[in-house]
Amino acid sequence: MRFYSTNSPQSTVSTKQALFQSMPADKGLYMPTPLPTLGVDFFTAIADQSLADIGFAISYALFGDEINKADLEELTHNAFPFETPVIQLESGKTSVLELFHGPSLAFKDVGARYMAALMSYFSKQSDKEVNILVATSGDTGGAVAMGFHNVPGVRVSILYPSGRVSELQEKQLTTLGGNIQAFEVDGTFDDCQAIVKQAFVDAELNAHLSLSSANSINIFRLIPQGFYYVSAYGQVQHYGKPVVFSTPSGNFGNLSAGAMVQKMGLPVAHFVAATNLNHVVPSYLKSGNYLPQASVATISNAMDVGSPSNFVRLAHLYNYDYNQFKTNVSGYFYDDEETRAGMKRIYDQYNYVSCPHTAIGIMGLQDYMTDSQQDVMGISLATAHPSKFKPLVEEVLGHPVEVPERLAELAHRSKKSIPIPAEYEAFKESFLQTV
Ligand SMILES: N[C@@H](CCOP(=O)(O)O)C(=O)O
Repeated sequence: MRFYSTNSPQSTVSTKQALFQSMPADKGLYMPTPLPTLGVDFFTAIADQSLADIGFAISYALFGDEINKADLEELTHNAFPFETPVIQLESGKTSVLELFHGPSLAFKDVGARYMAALMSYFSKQSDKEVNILVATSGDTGGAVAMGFHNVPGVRVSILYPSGRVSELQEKQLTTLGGNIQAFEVDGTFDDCQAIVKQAFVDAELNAHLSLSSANSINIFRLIPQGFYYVSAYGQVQHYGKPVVFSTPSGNFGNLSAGAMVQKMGLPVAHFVAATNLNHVVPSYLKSGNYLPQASVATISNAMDVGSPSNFVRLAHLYNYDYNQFKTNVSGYFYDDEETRAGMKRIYDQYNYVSCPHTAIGIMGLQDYMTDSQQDVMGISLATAHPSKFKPLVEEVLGHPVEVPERLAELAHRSKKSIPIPAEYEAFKESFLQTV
């Protein structure tokens, strides 16, 4: 398997280079080549296996010639000691794919843990420390902190927008210590992401440091996210209906992961891109004009992204063809008032407690079903455990939300962060003092 940059498809790099370099110097994003067509039969045969077995089968098809089979099997199983169950809200019609059963209680655990396992595998062949830089609007930071905590030879720096992540999300990324440090940026997620991207093309930094990303700009964060679409398909294939996924979207990595497995042969009938007031992709789907904006703060903060990194990957997968994009993806977005009303309605209708992002996914799915009038099996991705947004969920539903022990114990820990303005040079100076 080789990887090309979306900005220069003619030159390619190896798996190891794409994993560690994360972002090409030409500021494009890596894509696999050739993206194998594994076919419907391959996916239907593996889809009812465990997440780890699905992950191994796909990984082996992609990298079987580069990583020893037993090592690949071991690292995949170590990465996924949990499952991603589909829960039926309305049998055979509307369901949720719960992606929050990993350590940080968010879907990002899947990508972060697989990446950590792969990096540990390849790092054994080198003695240079890897510096991982991550920008987060809420969930990536916690998952990466937990996935890479105490991984030898790896140091993680997380940049997050001050005051724009939930209290428990902030605790997840600021309290572990050891090889994990947090930069609290006086700005938005887009500022954090821009700083990280600038660091990857800063010749001075890259001359003596080995920098990597654990954001979805790194293709190895996305490849494993495809595994749970396959698992979800396996859990509903007995209904014999076309499958539609609704994906709550911020940086659009999750949707790109789904589109990649669809292209490899997973029979997905359609995707719904569901988001909040940061609606640049739903607006593109309506008008054909892609116009990134400054991000707006909302109660579904993990989706507060005004310039989604992965739009270019989606455009690439759909051959830069607006009609192809629209045939495969419908967009819906909701403001905070609609999101609160949706969380309450979903609870009243299905007795299901959802975080604001998950509620937006379910609302997008319901609206798509009403608009399209198709008889499909709808699966909405439940991206985070509702207790990560405890005060909001309790206020909306009017009753207490139970917090899993592994999250509750974080509440007593003290936050440790390095405050910085939203300027690249300020970050660079501070960061260099820590390496
Ligand atoms: N929604 C994300 C923002 C970063 O997205 P990523 O998929 O590129 O890591 C978050 O929760 O941090």
